Amino acid sequence: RSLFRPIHHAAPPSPTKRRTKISVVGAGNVGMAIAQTILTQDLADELALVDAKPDLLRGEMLDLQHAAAFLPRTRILASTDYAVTADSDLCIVTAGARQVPGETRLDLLHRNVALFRLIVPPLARHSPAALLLVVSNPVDVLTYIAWKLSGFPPNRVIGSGTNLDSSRFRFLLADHLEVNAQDVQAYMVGEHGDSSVALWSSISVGGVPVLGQLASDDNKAAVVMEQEVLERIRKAVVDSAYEVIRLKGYTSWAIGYSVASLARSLLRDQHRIHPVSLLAAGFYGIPRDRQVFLSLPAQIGRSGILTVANLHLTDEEAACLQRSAETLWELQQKLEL
Ligand SMILES: NC(=O)c1ccc[n+]([C@@H]2O[C@H](COP(=O)([O-])OP(=O)(O)OC[C@H]3O[C@@H](n4cnc5c(N)ncnc54)[C@H](O)[C@@H]3O)[C@@H](O)[C@H]2O)c1
Ligand SMILES: O=C1N[C@](c2ccsc2)(c2cccc(Nc3ccc(F)cc3)n2)CC(O)=C1Sc1ccccc1Cl
Repeated sequence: RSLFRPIHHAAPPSPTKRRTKISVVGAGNVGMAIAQTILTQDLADELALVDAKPDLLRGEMLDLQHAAAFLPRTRILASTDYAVTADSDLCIVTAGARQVPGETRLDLLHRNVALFRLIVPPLARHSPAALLLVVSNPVDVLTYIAWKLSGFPPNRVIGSGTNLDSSRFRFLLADHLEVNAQDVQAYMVGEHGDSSVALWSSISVGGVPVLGQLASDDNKAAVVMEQEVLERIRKAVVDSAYEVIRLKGYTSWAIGYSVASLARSLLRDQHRIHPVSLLAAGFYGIPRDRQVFLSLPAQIGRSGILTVANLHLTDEEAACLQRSAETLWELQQKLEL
Protein backbone atom coordinates (compact mmCIF):
# COMPACT_ATOMS: atom_id res chain seq x y z
CA ARG A 1 0.00 0.00 0.00
CA SER A 2 1.27 3.52 -0.73
CA LEU A 3 2.70 5.37 2.29
CA PHE A 4 0.80 8.46 1.19
CA ARG A 5 -2.79 8.72 0.00
CA PRO A 6 -3.62 11.05 -2.93
CA ILE A 7 -5.91 13.90 -1.84
CA HIS A 8 -8.13 13.07 -4.82
CA HIS A 9 -7.92 11.21 -8.13
CA ALA A 10 -4.97 13.27 -9.33
CA ALA A 11 -4.59 13.53 -13.10
CA PRO A 12 -1.62 11.51 -14.46
CA PRO A 13 1.51 13.64 -15.09
CA SER A 14 1.25 15.45 -18.40
CA PRO A 15 2.67 13.15 -21.14
CA THR A 16 3.75 16.24 -23.10
CA LYS A 17 6.06 17.63 -20.36
CA ARG A 18 9.53 17.34 -21.85
CA ARG A 19 11.97 15.63 -19.51
CA THR A 20 15.47 17.01 -19.92
CA LYS A 21 18.21 14.39 -20.31
CA ILE A 22 21.96 15.05 -20.30
CA SER A 23 24.56 12.38 -21.07
CA VAL A 24 28.18 12.74 -20.02
CA VAL A 25 30.74 10.51 -21.76
CA GLY A 26 33.90 10.11 -19.69
CA ALA A 27 33.53 9.62 -15.93
CA GLY A 28 36.93 11.06 -15.15
CA ASN A 29 37.99 14.26 -13.37
CA VAL A 30 36.27 16.57 -15.85
CA GLY A 31 33.20 14.44 -16.56
CA MET A 32 32.37 13.95 -12.88
CA ALA A 33 32.92 17.64 -12.06
CA ILE A 34 30.44 18.44 -14.83
CA ALA A 35 28.01 15.75 -13.61
CA GLN A 36 28.15 17.00 -10.03
CA THR A 37 27.46 20.58 -11.11
CA ILE A 38 24.55 19.51 -13.33
CA LEU A 39 22.96 17.80 -10.30
CA THR A 40 23.64 20.69 -7.92
CA GLN A 41 22.22 23.24 -10.37
CA ASP A 42 19.19 21.05 -11.22
CA LEU A 43 19.86 21.22 -14.96
CA ALA A 44 18.40 17.81 -15.90
CA ASP A 45 15.66 15.32 -15.02
CA GLU A 46 17.95 12.47 -16.13
CA LEU A 47 21.74 12.19 -16.12
CA ALA A 48 23.40 9.30 -17.98
CA LEU A 49 27.08 8.48 -17.48
CA VAL A 50 29.19 6.49 -19.96
CA ASP A 51 32.77 5.34 -19.62
CA ALA A 52 34.98 2.49 -20.78
CA LYS A 53 35.74 1.45 -17.17
CA PRO A 54 32.65 -0.37 -15.79
CA ASP A 55 33.74 -0.36 -12.13
CA LEU A 56 34.63 3.35 -12.15
CA LEU A 57 31.31 4.03 -13.84
CA ARG A 58 29.20 2.09 -11.33
CA GLY A 59 31.15 3.52 -8.39
CA GLU A 60 30.61 7.10 -9.57
CA MET A 61 26.91 6.45 -10.25
CA LEU A 62 26.31 4.95 -6.77
CA ASP A 63 28.30 7.71 -5.08
CA LEU A 64 26.19 10.38 -6.80
CA GLN A 65 22.92 8.49 -6.11
CA HIS A 66 23.82 8.40 -2.41
CA ALA A 67 23.73 12.21 -2.39
CA ALA A 68 20.04 12.18 -3.39
CA ALA A 69 18.89 13.46 0.02
CA PHE A 70 20.73 16.72 -0.65
CA LEU A 71 19.97 17.22 -4.34
CA PRO A 72 17.01 17.97 -6.62
CA ARG A 73 15.42 14.68 -7.78
CA THR A 74 17.39 13.49 -10.83
CA ARG A 75 17.43 9.97 -12.31
CA ILE A 76 21.09 8.91 -12.56
CA LEU A 77 21.96 6.12 -15.01
CA ALA A 78 25.30 4.64 -16.04
CA SER A 79 26.45 2.02 -18.54
CA THR A 80 29.28 1.18 -20.91
CA ASP A 81 26.48 0.64 -23.47
CA TYR A 82 25.57 3.86 -25.33
CA ALA A 83 21.89 2.82 -25.29
CA VAL A 84 21.81 4.42 -21.83
CA THR A 85 22.20 7.81 -23.57
CA ALA A 86 19.09 7.36 -25.76
CA ASP A 87 16.96 10.49 -26.39
CA SER A 88 19.43 12.85 -24.72
CA ASP A 89 18.91 16.60 -25.17
CA LEU A 90 22.60 17.27 -24.62
CA CYS A 91 25.61 14.92 -24.92
CA ILE A 92 28.81 16.17 -23.31
CA VAL A 93 32.02 14.40 -24.38
CA THR A 94 34.92 14.49 -21.93
CA ALA A 95 36.37 11.08 -22.76
CA GLY A 96 39.90 11.16 -23.97
CA ALA A 97 43.36 9.76 -23.74
CA ARG A 98 45.68 11.75 -21.49
CA GLN A 99 48.68 13.45 -23.09
CA VAL A 100 51.69 11.36 -21.98
CA PRO A 101 55.04 13.12 -21.35
CA GLY A 102 56.95 13.60 -24.58
CA GLU A 103 53.92 12.81 -26.72
CA THR A 104 53.32 15.25 -29.54
CA ARG A 105 49.90 16.88 -29.86
CA LEU A 106 49.49 15.13 -33.21
CA ASP A 107 50.04 11.73 -31.55
CA LEU A 108 47.52 12.61 -28.85
CA LEU A 109 45.11 13.81 -31.53
CA HIS A 110 45.40 10.53 -33.44
CA ARG A 111 44.62 8.57 -30.24
CA ASN A 112 41.62 10.75 -29.43
CA VAL A 113 40.30 10.61 -33.01
CA ALA A 114 40.33 6.81 -32.69
CA LEU A 115 38.32 7.14 -29.45
CA PHE A 116 35.85 9.55 -31.08
CA ARG A 117 35.20 7.01 -33.84
CA LEU A 118 33.94 4.67 -31.06
CA ILE A 119 32.04 7.36 -29.11
CA VAL A 120 30.35 9.79 -31.51
CA PRO A 121 28.47 7.50 -33.96
CA PRO A 122 26.54 5.61 -31.21
CA LEU A 123 25.81 8.88 -29.39
CA ALA A 124 24.38 10.38 -32.58
CA ARG A 125 22.45 7.21 -33.42
CA HIS A 126 20.78 7.06 -29.99
CA SER A 127 20.06 10.81 -29.82
CA PRO A 128 19.67 12.13 -33.38
CA ALA A 129 18.19 15.46 -32.20
CA ALA A 130 20.71 16.12 -29.42
CA LEU A 131 23.18 18.94 -28.95
CA LEU A 132 26.81 17.76 -28.87
CA LEU A 133 29.22 19.56 -26.53
CA VAL A 134 32.88 18.53 -26.82
CA VAL A 135 35.35 19.16 -23.98
CA SER A 136 38.08 16.59 -24.76
CA ASN A 137 41.36 17.96 -26.02
CA PRO A 138 42.53 19.14 -28.43
CA VAL A 139 39.01 20.52 -28.21
CA ASP A 140 38.82 22.56 -31.44
CA VAL A 141 39.93 19.74 -33.76
CA LEU A 142 37.93 17.14 -31.80
CA THR A 143 34.81 19.29 -32.15
CA TYR A 144 35.39 19.28 -35.93
CA ILE A 145 35.84 15.46 -35.75
CA ALA A 146 32.62 15.12 -33.71
CA TRP A 147 30.77 17.25 -36.28
CA LYS A 148 31.97 15.07 -39.16
CA LEU A 149 31.32 11.77 -37.35
CA SER A 150 27.87 12.80 -36.06
CA GLY A 151 26.40 14.07 -39.32
CA PHE A 152 24.66 16.78 -37.26
CA PRO A 153 24.20 20.33 -38.59
CA PRO A 154 27.06 22.58 -37.38
CA ASN A 155 24.81 24.64 -35.11
CA ARG A 156 24.27 21.54 -32.92
CA VAL A 157 27.98 20.70 -32.50
CA ILE A 158 29.81 22.96 -30.06
CA GLY A 159 33.20 22.86 -28.33
CA SER A 160 33.82 24.28 -24.86
CA GLY A 161 36.64 26.11 -26.63
CA THR A 162 37.89 29.22 -24.87
CA ASN A 163 35.04 29.23 -22.36
CA LEU A 164 37.47 28.10 -19.64
CA ASP A 165 40.24 30.40 -20.91
CA SER A 166 37.79 33.33 -20.72
CA SER A 167 36.60 32.40 -17.22
CA ARG A 168 40.20 32.36 -15.96
CA PHE A 169 40.76 35.70 -17.78
CA ARG A 170 37.70 37.17 -16.00
CA PHE A 171 38.89 35.88 -12.62
CA LEU A 172 42.36 37.40 -13.06
CA LEU A 173 40.98 40.75 -14.27
CA ALA A 174 38.46 40.82 -11.39
CA ASP A 175 41.22 40.02 -8.92
CA HIS A 176 43.36 42.87 -10.28
CA LEU A 177 40.46 45.36 -10.37
CA GLU A 178 38.99 44.17 -7.05
CA VAL A 179 35.52 43.61 -8.56
CA ASN A 180 33.23 40.58 -8.84
CA ALA A 181 34.21 38.30 -11.74
CA GLN A 182 30.51 38.07 -12.68
CA ASP A 183 30.61 41.79 -13.46
CA VAL A 184 33.65 41.41 -15.72
CA GLN A 185 32.92 40.85 -19.40
CA ALA A 186 36.04 39.68 -21.24
CA TYR A 187 36.55 37.23 -24.09
CA MET A 188 39.41 35.10 -25.26
CA VAL A 189 38.78 33.78 -28.75
CA GLY A 190 40.32 31.52 -31.40
CA GLU A 191 42.16 28.32 -30.52
CA HIS A 192 41.70 26.95 -27.00
CA GLY A 193 44.80 26.84 -24.85
CA ASP A 194 48.26 28.31 -25.40
CA SER A 195 47.26 30.23 -28.56
CA SER A 196 44.00 31.83 -27.43
CA VAL A 197 43.60 35.54 -28.29
CA ALA A 198 42.58 38.13 -25.67
CA LEU A 199 40.06 40.57 -27.13
CA TRP A 200 41.23 43.70 -25.30
CA SER A 201 38.40 45.86 -26.64
CA SER A 202 35.84 43.37 -25.23
CA ILE A 203 36.89 43.93 -21.62
CA SER A 204 34.33 45.88 -19.59
CA VAL A 205 33.32 46.04 -15.94
CA GLY A 206 29.70 46.85 -15.28
CA GLY A 207 29.48 48.09 -18.86
CA VAL A 208 32.51 50.40 -18.47
CA PRO A 209 35.26 49.58 -21.03
CA VAL A 210 38.54 48.82 -19.24
CA LEU A 211 40.96 49.64 -22.05
CA GLY A 212 41.96 53.25 -21.53
CA GLN A 213 40.30 53.36 -18.11
CA LEU A 214 43.45 52.03 -16.47
CA ALA A 215 45.29 54.91 -18.09
CA SER A 216 44.47 58.26 -19.63
CA ASP A 217 45.53 58.99 -23.21
CA ASP A 218 47.65 62.01 -22.36
CA ASN A 219 49.65 59.92 -19.90
CA LYS A 220 51.80 57.67 -22.10
CA ALA A 221 53.50 56.00 -19.13
CA ALA A 222 50.11 54.96 -17.77
CA VAL A 223 49.09 53.61 -21.20
CA VAL A 224 52.27 51.50 -21.34
CA MET A 225 51.63 50.30 -17.79
CA GLU A 226 48.09 49.39 -18.72
CA GLN A 227 49.25 47.33 -21.69
CA GLU A 228 51.88 45.62 -19.51
CA VAL A 229 49.24 44.79 -16.88
CA LEU A 230 46.82 43.38 -19.44
CA GLU A 231 49.54 41.35 -21.18
CA ARG A 232 50.65 39.96 -17.79
CA ILE A 233 47.08 38.91 -17.08
CA ARG A 234 46.69 37.33 -20.52
CA LYS A 235 49.91 35.32 -19.96
CA ALA A 236 48.68 34.30 -16.50
CA VAL A 237 45.64 32.61 -18.11
CA VAL A 238 47.97 30.10 -19.76
CA ASP A 239 50.43 29.87 -16.87
CA SER A 240 47.62 29.19 -14.39
CA ALA A 241 46.51 26.14 -16.38
CA TYR A 242 50.02 24.70 -16.19
CA GLU A 243 50.26 25.63 -12.49
CA VAL A 244 47.06 23.71 -11.67
CA ILE A 245 48.35 20.68 -13.57
CA ARG A 246 51.70 20.90 -11.78
CA LEU A 247 49.99 21.17 -8.38
CA LYS A 248 47.06 18.71 -8.65
CA GLY A 249 47.74 16.78 -11.88
CA TYR A 250 44.49 17.73 -13.63
CA THR A 251 41.82 20.46 -13.73
CA SER A 252 38.19 19.88 -12.87
CA TRP A 253 36.24 22.51 -10.90
CA ALA A 254 36.60 25.50 -13.24
CA ILE A 255 35.90 23.42 -16.36
CA GLY A 256 33.00 21.75 -14.53
CA TYR A 257 31.32 25.04 -13.70
CA SER A 258 32.08 26.57 -17.10
CA VAL A 259 30.55 23.61 -18.98
CA ALA A 260 27.51 23.59 -16.67
CA SER A 261 26.97 27.28 -17.51
CA LEU A 262 26.98 26.32 -21.21
CA ALA A 263 24.52 23.48 -20.50
CA ARG A 264 22.15 25.89 -18.72
CA SER A 265 22.26 28.44 -21.57
CA LEU A 266 21.68 25.67 -24.14
CA LEU A 267 18.91 23.70 -22.39
CA ARG A 268 17.08 26.67 -20.85
CA ASP A 269 17.26 28.49 -24.22
CA GLN A 270 18.87 31.51 -22.54
CA HIS A 271 20.21 33.17 -25.73
CA ARG A 272 23.26 34.19 -23.62
CA ILE A 273 26.60 34.97 -25.23
CA HIS A 274 29.51 32.60 -24.50
CA PRO A 275 32.91 32.13 -26.20
CA VAL A 276 32.53 28.62 -27.66
CA SER A 277 34.17 26.62 -30.43
CA LEU A 278 31.99 26.78 -33.56
CA LEU A 279 32.34 26.29 -37.30
CA ALA A 280 34.23 29.53 -38.02
CA ALA A 281 34.52 29.25 -41.84
CA GLY A 282 33.51 32.59 -43.38
CA PHE A 283 33.88 34.66 -40.22
CA TYR A 284 36.56 37.35 -39.73
CA GLY A 285 38.39 36.64 -42.95
CA ILE A 286 38.58 32.88 -42.44
CA PRO A 287 38.06 31.39 -45.94
CA ARG A 288 34.70 29.65 -46.44
CA ASP A 289 36.45 26.41 -47.43
CA ARG A 290 38.37 26.27 -44.15
CA GLN A 291 36.05 23.95 -42.16
CA VAL A 292 37.64 24.64 -38.78
CA PHE A 293 36.16 25.12 -35.32
CA LEU A 294 37.41 28.13 -33.38
CA SER A 295 35.97 30.06 -30.45
CA LEU A 296 33.99 33.26 -31.03
CA PRO A 297 31.45 34.93 -28.72
CA ALA A 298 28.13 33.36 -29.79
CA GLN A 299 24.51 33.41 -28.63
CA ILE A 300 23.53 29.88 -27.65
CA GLY A 301 20.13 28.32 -26.93
CA ARG A 302 18.04 25.14 -27.33
CA SER A 303 19.00 24.78 -31.00
CA GLY A 304 22.70 25.29 -30.26
CA ILE A 305 24.60 28.14 -31.93
CA LEU A 306 22.05 30.91 -32.67
CA THR A 307 24.17 33.88 -33.77
CA VAL A 308 27.86 34.85 -33.79
CA ALA A 309 28.89 38.22 -32.37
CA ASN A 310 29.89 40.80 -34.99
CA LEU A 311 33.05 41.94 -33.20
CA HIS A 312 35.23 44.88 -34.21
CA LEU A 313 38.58 43.07 -34.29
CA THR A 314 41.90 44.84 -34.69
CA ASP A 315 43.99 43.77 -37.71
CA GLU A 316 46.28 41.87 -35.32
CA GLU A 317 43.36 40.05 -33.67
CA ALA A 318 41.91 39.07 -37.06
CA ALA A 319 45.36 37.91 -38.25
CA CYS A 320 45.72 35.71 -35.12
CA LEU A 321 42.35 34.07 -35.84
CA GLN A 322 43.30 33.46 -39.49
CA ARG A 323 46.66 31.97 -38.44
CA SER A 324 44.91 29.63 -36.00
CA ALA A 325 42.45 28.64 -38.72
CA GLU A 326 45.33 27.69 -41.06
CA THR A 327 47.11 25.75 -38.26
CA LEU A 328 43.97 23.75 -37.46
CA TRP A 329 43.19 23.23 -41.16
CA GLU A 330 46.68 21.83 -41.82
CA LEU A 331 46.38 19.57 -38.75
CA GLN A 332 42.99 18.30 -39.95
CA GLN A 333 44.43 17.48 -43.39
CA LYS A 334 46.75 14.98 -41.69
CA LEU A 335 43.78 13.02 -40.32
CA GLU A 336 42.05 10.26 -42.25
CA LEU A 337 38.42 10.48 -41.25
N1 LIG B 1 38.54 22.07 -23.07
C1 LIG B 1 39.02 22.40 -21.87
O1 LIG B 1 39.03 23.56 -21.46
C2 LIG B 1 39.54 21.31 -20.98
C3 LIG B 1 39.88 21.55 -19.65
C4 LIG B 1 40.31 20.48 -18.87
C5 LIG B 1 40.43 19.21 -19.43
N2 LIG B 1 40.12 19.02 -20.74
C6 LIG B 1 40.20 17.73 -21.40
O2 LIG B 1 39.18 16.87 -20.91
C7 LIG B 1 39.58 15.52 -21.15
C8 LIG B 1 39.31 14.70 -19.91
O3 LIG B 1 40.19 15.11 -18.88
P1 LIG B 1 40.13 14.30 -17.50
O4 LIG B 1 41.06 14.96 -16.55
O5 LIG B 1 38.71 14.09 -17.11
O6 LIG B 1 40.75 12.87 -17.96
P2 LIG B 1 40.50 11.46 -17.22
O7 LIG B 1 41.55 10.55 -17.73
O8 LIG B 1 40.33 11.69 -15.76
O9 LIG B 1 39.06 10.97 -17.77
C9 LIG B 1 38.90 10.54 -19.08
C10 LIG B 1 37.90 9.39 -19.01
O10 LIG B 1 37.60 8.98 -20.36
C11 LIG B 1 37.37 7.60 -20.29
N3 LIG B 1 37.45 7.00 -21.63
C12 LIG B 1 38.56 6.72 -22.34
N4 LIG B 1 38.22 6.13 -23.50
C13 LIG B 1 36.86 6.04 -23.52
C14 LIG B 1 35.89 5.54 -24.44
N5 LIG B 1 36.28 4.98 -25.60
N6 LIG B 1 34.58 5.63 -24.13
C15 LIG B 1 34.19 6.19 -22.95
N7 LIG B 1 35.04 6.68 -22.03
C16 LIG B 1 36.37 6.61 -22.32
C17 LIG B 1 38.45 7.07 -19.37
O11 LIG B 1 38.11 5.78 -18.88
C18 LIG B 1 38.45 8.14 -18.28
O12 LIG B 1 37.62 7.78 -17.20
C19 LIG B 1 41.07 15.57 -21.57
O13 LIG B 1 41.14 15.49 -22.98
C20 LIG B 1 41.49 16.97 -21.12
O14 LIG B 1 42.55 17.50 -21.88
C21 LIG B 1 39.67 20.05 -21.53
O1 LIG C 1 43.29 23.68 -17.57
C1 LIG C 1 43.56 22.85 -18.45
N1 LIG C 1 44.05 21.61 -18.15
C2 LIG C 1 44.60 20.78 -19.20
C3 LIG C 1 44.79 19.39 -18.72
C4 LIG C 1 43.85 18.71 -17.98
C5 LIG C 1 44.21 17.42 -17.67
S1 LIG C 1 45.75 17.10 -18.27
C6 LIG C 1 45.91 18.67 -18.96
C7 LIG C 1 45.91 21.39 -19.64
C8 LIG C 1 46.65 22.19 -18.79
C9 LIG C 1 47.84 22.70 -19.28
C10 LIG C 1 48.23 22.42 -20.58
C11 LIG C 1 47.42 21.59 -21.36
N2 LIG C 1 47.82 21.31 -22.62
C12 LIG C 1 47.13 20.48 -23.50
C13 LIG C 1 47.01 20.94 -24.78
C14 LIG C 1 46.41 20.12 -25.74
C15 LIG C 1 45.92 18.90 -25.38
F1 LIG C 1 45.34 18.10 -26.33
C16 LIG C 1 46.01 18.44 -24.08
C17 LIG C 1 46.59 19.27 -23.11
N3 LIG C 1 46.25 21.08 -20.89
C18 LIG C 1 43.64 20.75 -20.36
C19 LIG C 1 43.26 22.14 -20.75
O2 LIG C 1 42.87 22.36 -22.00
C20 LIG C 1 43.21 23.13 -19.80
S2 LIG C 1 42.71 24.74 -20.19
C21 LIG C 1 44.20 25.52 -20.80
C22 LIG C 1 45.32 24.78 -21.17
C23 LIG C 1 46.46 25.45 -21.63
C24 LIG C 1 46.47 26.85 -21.73
C25 LIG C 1 45.35 27.58 -21.36
C26 LIG C 1 44.21 26.90 -20.91
CL1 LIG C 1 42.79 27.79 -20.43
